[in-house]
This record gives sequence, structure tokens and C-alpha cells, in this order.
Amino acid sequence: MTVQVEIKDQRDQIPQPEMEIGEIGKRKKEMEETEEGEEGMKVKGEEEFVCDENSPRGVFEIPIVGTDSDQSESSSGGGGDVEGTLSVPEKALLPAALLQEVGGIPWKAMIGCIKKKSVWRFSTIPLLAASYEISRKNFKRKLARIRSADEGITSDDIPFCKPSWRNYGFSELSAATNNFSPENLLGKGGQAEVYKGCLSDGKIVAVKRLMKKEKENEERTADFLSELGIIAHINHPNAARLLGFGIESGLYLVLEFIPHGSFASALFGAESLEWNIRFKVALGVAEGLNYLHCECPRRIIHRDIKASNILLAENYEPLISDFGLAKWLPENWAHHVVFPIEGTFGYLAPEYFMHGIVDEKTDVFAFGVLLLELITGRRAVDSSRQSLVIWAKPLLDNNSFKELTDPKLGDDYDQTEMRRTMLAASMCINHSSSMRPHMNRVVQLLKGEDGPLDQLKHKSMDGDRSFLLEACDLEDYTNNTSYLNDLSRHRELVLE
Ligand SMILES: Nc1ncnc2c1ncn2[C@@H]1O[C@H](COP(=O)(O)OP(=O)(O)OP(=O)(O)O)[C@@H](O)[C@H]1O
Repeated sequence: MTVQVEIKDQRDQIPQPEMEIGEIGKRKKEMEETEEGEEGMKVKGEEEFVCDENSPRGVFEIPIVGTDSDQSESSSGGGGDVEGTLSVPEKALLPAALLQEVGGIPWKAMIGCIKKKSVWRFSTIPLLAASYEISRKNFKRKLARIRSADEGITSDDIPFCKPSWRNYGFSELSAATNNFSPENLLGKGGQAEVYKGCLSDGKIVAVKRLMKKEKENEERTADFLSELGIIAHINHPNAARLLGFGIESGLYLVLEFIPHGSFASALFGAESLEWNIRFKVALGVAEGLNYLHCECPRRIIHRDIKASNILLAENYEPLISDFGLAKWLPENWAHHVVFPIEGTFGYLAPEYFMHGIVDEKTDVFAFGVLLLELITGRRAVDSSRQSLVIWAKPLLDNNSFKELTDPKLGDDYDQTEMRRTMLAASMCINHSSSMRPHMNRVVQLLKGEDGPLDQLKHKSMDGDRSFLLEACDLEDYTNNTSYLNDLSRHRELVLE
């Protein structure tokens, strides 16, 4: 179940790490009271409204350097150079090649759409006449701040290599998917339908058609560019690969076809999924996330890690897919606050669903829930809407190894791997984001590079404030109230 909870943007109310939770709640309440009776966000005194468009998105980072001669077929107008649509500082952010028409793609029109969208969003704010100019100024100031935050990362720093992806015409995609026949439908999510296709050269692909009907055209375009911009510069064996895109008669991503479907269908299918595959998925996803967070040219937060967004390639190698919600963060941003809060109930970290705070630890939490799913064979949220985290936490605390383990596995699993996976899960789902480990530590733990398990335990019991001990601070869950309260508040919001 993908949820989208609209909360008003309170970027300037971003709770600072040192701020007490109570204080955050108080400020949030103040904001809510201020907004009562208003249709949207009220610009009050020094309060600034900043729309999400100025948050870093992958769109401006598309590493386009050349054109493929076979790409000229698809152009729906708006080509030409994009310089006219961009301010000088904006141009400075763009790779030079993006300032020209590339491959018949109307970048000018598309980027123009995003710029228009920002204005459109502002124009929905009450007190428009009085606040528009102030908001615009603030918006520009924020933009400048982002750029200075981004200093040190220029487009020159991003290694450009000639991309292999290309622009597919609608006729080509339609022919490949048998006119988007229901028989070719591989899966359907909240944002898109994905079809299996066979290109004229015989290559089997997955064609993702963006759907989100309730969104305005411009908003859909921005989402599409964001996903495209992010996925285009990801290059890791545990992340889905982009082959191309289409912008005629809709918005399409053309992806490598992944033969074994989603991990969710394998794990929750009729047959028991063997432990070797489960563990391979755990390790592969951990490595993929570590790449996104630390190793790829940009620091990327996926924001929607879940079993149905992990695809299984040949040999059941897991691939992280669906970058529809992903964001990149400048290096020197501790975190980012987003609205609306989007993601999947059951996988959302408390600080994210309560306050919209996004950073690497948002993904770490969701990864912990994924680990719990593969350990237990239970879903993040079951049919009676019970949270797996809340069910599993006391069992993890009490080392109830047997009760946690999926009964379908019987005794067919590696005990050490299972224990490491349980330890990793319990660390990742820590209520406090600062106590959750970074993904590189999780990789080490799963691989057994931190030493034998009994030594790790011994280290913790010695009072060594190692990351393990910190991460195993279970107080929030043993008292349970904090997370339960947050969760039930979140559930109310979702069901409202
Ligand atoms: N490259 C691919 N190869 C094979 N199947 C795929 C591929 N990409 C997606 N699918 C299938 O399509 C389903 C939906 O894809 P995806 O998660 O990208 O859509 P979405 O609308 O963005 O989903 P969500 O609701 O999670 O946002 C996946 O769960 C999977 O079953």
C-alpha cells in the first residue's frame, strides 16, 4: 500500500537535531493552529514558504553528452536550446550539453514545465498578492542557499560518459508491448504500469508508463524528469538499469527486463523461498543502498525501499528499482524535509512519517523492515494492519530466534547468517535515526567482516559504546509508547 500524506510544508520549521521532540510537536501545533481555516499555507510574518521544487532533484544532473543518430524520430516540439528558459545561476548548474537540444528531446519545454510548476505551486498559496513577491524572493534566496550548499560539486565534477540510453518513439514502444496489451503487464504500482516489451532488435525490455492521473501534467513531468535524472547516473550491479525513455504520447522509462519479478512475489508466494536467496537479497540490497548513499556521484536517498521494489535478476541477484520518490542531497545537508510524505506504510521511519525528515537513515529503517520480512516471511503490514516492526521488536529483544524465523524455512538456513541478519534488522529499525548504522556497517555486519557474532555480543556487554551497542538501544521500543503513538498517529493520517 503506497500512501501519500499531505502535510503543509514547514521547511523553516525543520526540527533541528538538538530540538526536543516535545518542542517539535509544539511548533508543529503552532503551525497547525496558524493554518486553521486556510486553504493552504499561510505566509506569516517572517515565515517563509518554500516549495519542494527547490529541493535537490536528479533532473538537473542528467549526464547527457551526445546524441544518438537514431533518436531523431521522436520530437514533440519545444526543442532548441534551453538557455532562454534558465537564469544565469541555473545555467551554471547544468551540464553544458543540456543547454542544447539533445537527441530531439525537448528539454527546453520539459525544464520550462518544471519552472512553470514552481510558479503554479506558489500561485495556489492564499494571500497571493501580498506574499507572492516575498515568496519569490525567499524562493530565490533558498535556491541560492542550495547552490552555495552545493558548492564544491559542479557539473564538471560529475564524470560524464557517453550514455547508452536513448529516446524511444511511441510507435516503437507500442509495437514492442503489443499496444500495451494487458497480457504484457508485468506489474502495476501507485505511479506506473510496467509492460514487458520486445524491441525490433529482439531485446526484451520493461516499459514503465507513468500514470499518476490525479497529478497535473507539469507535476508528472517533473516526477518523470526526477526519476530519469536519478536513474540515469546510477551504475551498480544491485540497481535497475535504464535503457532509455519515451516522451511521446505519455512518459515512459525503458528498463532492462528483470526475469524473476519482484522479491515480494518470490517471498510471499505459495512456495517457500530458500534462505540462500533471501540472504543474497539482504546483502545485495545493502550493497546497492551503500552505493546510493555513499559511492555514486550523488548522495541518493531512495525513500521507497520495500520488497516489491526489489527485482530479482538472473541468479536471483537483487536490483533496487523504482526511483520515483528518490531524492539527492548535497553533501553538507544533514537531512532534508519533504512534503508530501510519500512512501509505503509499514516501512516508514518514525522521523519521516511524523516530520518529513529524509536522509540515509530513512532508507536504513526501511531496509531493516525488509530484513524482518525475509527473516519472518511476514509482510511489513499484515492483513489486519499490524506492523511487523511492533510484532518483531520484543522478540528481537528477547533473542526469540525460533519464533522470529519463518516456519516455512524449517531448519534449512545458515544459523550464523540468520543471527547476523536479525542483529542487522534490530539495529536498522532503531527508533532513533542517529542510532541506526550506516549501510557500509550493515554490509560489514552481514558479511561477517566485524568478527564472529559472539565477539560482537561480548563487545557490547563489555560496555564498549561501539556502534553495535548504540544501535541496539532498544528503549524506545521496549517502552513501546513512543513508536506506537507515532505509528497510530500516522495510521490516522493515512486513513483520514
Ligand atoms: N525492469 C523490470 N522488469 C520486470 N518487472 C518490472 C520491472 N520494473 C518493474 N517491474 C514490475 O512492475 C511493478 C511496478 O513497478 P514500479 O514499482 O516501478 O511501479 P510504481 O508505480 O512506481 O510502484 P510504487 O507503487 O511502488 O510506486 C514491480 O513491482 C514489478 O513487479
